[in-house]
Amino acid sequence: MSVHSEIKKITTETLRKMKFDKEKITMLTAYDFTTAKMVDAGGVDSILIGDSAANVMAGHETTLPITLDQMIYHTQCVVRGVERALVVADLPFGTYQSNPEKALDSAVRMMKEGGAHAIKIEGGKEIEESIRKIVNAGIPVCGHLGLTPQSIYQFGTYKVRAKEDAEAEKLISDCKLLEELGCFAVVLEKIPASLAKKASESISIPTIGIGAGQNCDGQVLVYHDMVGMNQGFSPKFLRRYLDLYSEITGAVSQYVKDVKSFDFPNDKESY
Ligand SMILES: Nc1nc(=O)c2c([nH]1)NC[C@@H]1CN(c3ccc(C(=O)N[C@@H](CCC(=O)O)C(=O)O)cc3)CN21
Ligand SMILES: CC(C)C(=O)C(=O)O
Ligand SMILES: [Mg+2]
Repeated sequence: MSVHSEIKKITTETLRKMKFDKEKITMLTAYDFTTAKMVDAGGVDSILIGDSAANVMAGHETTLPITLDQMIYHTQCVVRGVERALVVADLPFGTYQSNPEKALDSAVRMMKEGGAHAIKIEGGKEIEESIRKIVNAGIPVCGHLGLTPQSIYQFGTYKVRAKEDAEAEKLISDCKLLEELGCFAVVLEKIPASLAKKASESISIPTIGIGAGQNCDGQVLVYHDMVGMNQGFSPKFLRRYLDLYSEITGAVSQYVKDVKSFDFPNDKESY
């Protein structure tokens, strides 16, 4: 059961209104049914099936290797656990950049087979036609600008983006373009807080920040990072709410001890 006695489903229109009302938007990732249920019950407004599943679920170095079929599978699992939140799914690398027809096919598969409520894609001007095509098909699109991890081999590092004027100006014009194209929101990843503030004030669709400061209209984090399961990952922007890595390894080692010492199972735990 959700914490909300009467469940009102969040839509892209709800998010738009939240920006208007200056109510912050919250988003977390989930890649599976059980996690999605807990994240939804905790009351987030939106759940993202991030292509960070490539890192967190599959152990890859980058987000590039994950396939559309794998993202669809994660999305199907998440959708079954969600009652309230808006479910947004990343289109993975290589499934929308090449041409608008392919982009639409990928987005349609994500909606039809995955059951997502919306899709997210990385980039601005470069993928204008793909965004137009997907939006025109009636599919809600979330943009993603700044540190776009699918371009990591072009960037070379995960450092803050758009510190230089040229990149900052392009980011603002891309934000305006995404709004014009009909995107319902835009994720801003690892950019200066002052630039994210300017971007948020330049457009009427919500900005959702990760490493982009206070003044975005919402915030997003990777669930595994914020519950402290991802021990090696400590960027400055991350706030850890739990230390689940220690909790879980502690529980596992206690279980090992209990079995080895003939403590588990005891009579009450046997038939
Ligand atoms: N688990 C996880 N969490 C994320 O937030 C995340 C992913 N995976 N995968 C996809 C992208 C990649 N993102 C990243 C990846 C690396 C850094 C990072 O290492 N930052 C460090 C070092 C940057 C550097 O100076 O090279 C930092 O201190 O911020 C930040 C965000 C955010 N996304
Ligand atoms: C970090 C968020 C915004 C993302 O794109 C992902 O988890 O893949
Ligand atoms: Mg992503």
